[in-house]
Amino acid sequence: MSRLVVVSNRVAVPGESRAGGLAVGLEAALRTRGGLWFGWSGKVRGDSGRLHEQDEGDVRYVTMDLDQADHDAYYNGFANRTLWPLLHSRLDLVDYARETRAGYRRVNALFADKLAPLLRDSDVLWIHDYHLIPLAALLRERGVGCRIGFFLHVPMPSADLVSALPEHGRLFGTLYAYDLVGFQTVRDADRFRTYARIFGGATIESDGTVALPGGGQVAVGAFPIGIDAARIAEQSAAAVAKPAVRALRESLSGRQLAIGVDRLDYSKGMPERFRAFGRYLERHPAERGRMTFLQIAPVSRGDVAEYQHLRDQLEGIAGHINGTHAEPDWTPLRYVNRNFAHATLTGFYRMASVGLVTPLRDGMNLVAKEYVAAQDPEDPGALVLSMLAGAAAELDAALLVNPYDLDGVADAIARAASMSLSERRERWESMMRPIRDYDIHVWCRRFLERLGEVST
Ligand SMILES: O=P(O)(O)OC[C@H]1O[C@H](O[C@H]2O[C@H](CO)[C@@H](O)[C@H](O)[C@H]2O)[C@H](O)[C@@H](O)[C@@H]1O
Ligand SMILES: O=c1ccn([C@@H]2O[C@H](COP(=O)(O)OP(=O)(O)O)[C@@H](O)[C@H]2O)c(=O)[nH]1
Repeated sequence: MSRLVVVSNRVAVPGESRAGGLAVGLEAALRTRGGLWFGWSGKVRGDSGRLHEQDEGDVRYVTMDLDQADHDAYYNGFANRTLWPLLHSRLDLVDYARETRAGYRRVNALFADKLAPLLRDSDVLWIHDYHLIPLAALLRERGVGCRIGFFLHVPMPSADLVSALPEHGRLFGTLYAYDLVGFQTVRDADRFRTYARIFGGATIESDGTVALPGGGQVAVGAFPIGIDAARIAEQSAAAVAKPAVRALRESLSGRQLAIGVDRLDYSKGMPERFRAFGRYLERHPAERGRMTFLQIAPVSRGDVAEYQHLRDQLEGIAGHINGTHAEPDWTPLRYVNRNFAHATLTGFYRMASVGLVTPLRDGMNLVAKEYVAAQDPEDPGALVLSMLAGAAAELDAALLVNPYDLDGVADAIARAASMSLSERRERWESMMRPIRDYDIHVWCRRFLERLGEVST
């Protein structure tokens, strides 16, 4: 079997447990298959390009430091202030500067310079996400000849939206350097084909391959990322004994728990969710005092202005909801800006009779799948899920909501809280089918099999 080389900005180096679905997913995939994982060290220090190596089991981690200027331009700048809002359909938040774009290109070139000498022609190279779109083209320029696949973890928006990015073709056109480009959903893959047709002059073959006017071709497919469902079920059953999980249960004094778990990111729709919870308390006064909503929201991309603004905003809304609705012995909304270990989270999920996953736009959203997989099969909770999350394509047995419709979300919370056991079981079984059948290992295998099949 060829060696697998995975490249992503975020690397889950042993001992690091920062929130984020990409790292959680790739960690599970690499643990099984082994290989090399290359990416940013997570450290901003010294000169860019200093490498660190570490082995754990069959995985070799090679990570690279970035200096402050590169980190600001590449990660805080073009990746997270230009591409992230663009790809999440937030044109109002896109901040475009030629300088950060040049920094993004410079860091991608540095990734290519450092990675190319580590590669063999027999390797299979799998590059991840919007931070590294031009990397294959840059590696090809450096003579790398192995198969290269790309997976976009975030949504692929419409061609019209992408075209708002100045010189979008110079960036998105580098996707044609890959042998296979994968997306979270069929609709994302279709939007990429449409983009390639309109702006790349491509034709689309019957199997969905993008055929370029110059004769090249790119295989395109939907590969919805999954979770390690079996492990999460095991962890959640065992987690009841964890002190943090027991403490949470005791603190509820018999009340129902609703849970939200999200990086502190505007794509996750937390202001709307908090307001919808407030609306639930207003529209369903008989329910007051019966449910506590716990929102876990570890700080993410904290150097970026829009994220700082969101934090201020959420503190205001949370204070308002509690100020309006709390009783001396009941705080309706608990808002916690801490990162929790994955295993502890599974215990929290299992305790919650309602899971609230209401992003305004999300590539997949692994929390939705984790919440379902962590439930007690005999007495599962109910999931309220945004129809604008990639996960909704598979989890259509959740209570699907439009996150902008606050009354709709409020009523869905009430419905989830009082759902009969038989309906909860039925919905849970339906949601577990794709979660079990397309788990993280299947995701990895399907992508790599397809990459192995494409003619290069
Ligand atoms: O690395 P960070 O800047 O701390 O951000 C964390 C990750 O956020 C995004 O995750 C996406 O990937 C998930 C798994 O496929 C998916 O479920 C979710 O919908 C996406 O938002 C980002 O795309 C990753 O690159 C980040 O590492
Ligand atoms: O305190 C936390 C909060 C979140 N997560 C994990 O971070 C991931 C978030 O992935 P998701 O796809 O939902 O969204 P992303 O953050 O990647 O946009 C999930 O595996 C969560 O279990 C975690 O380990 N600790």
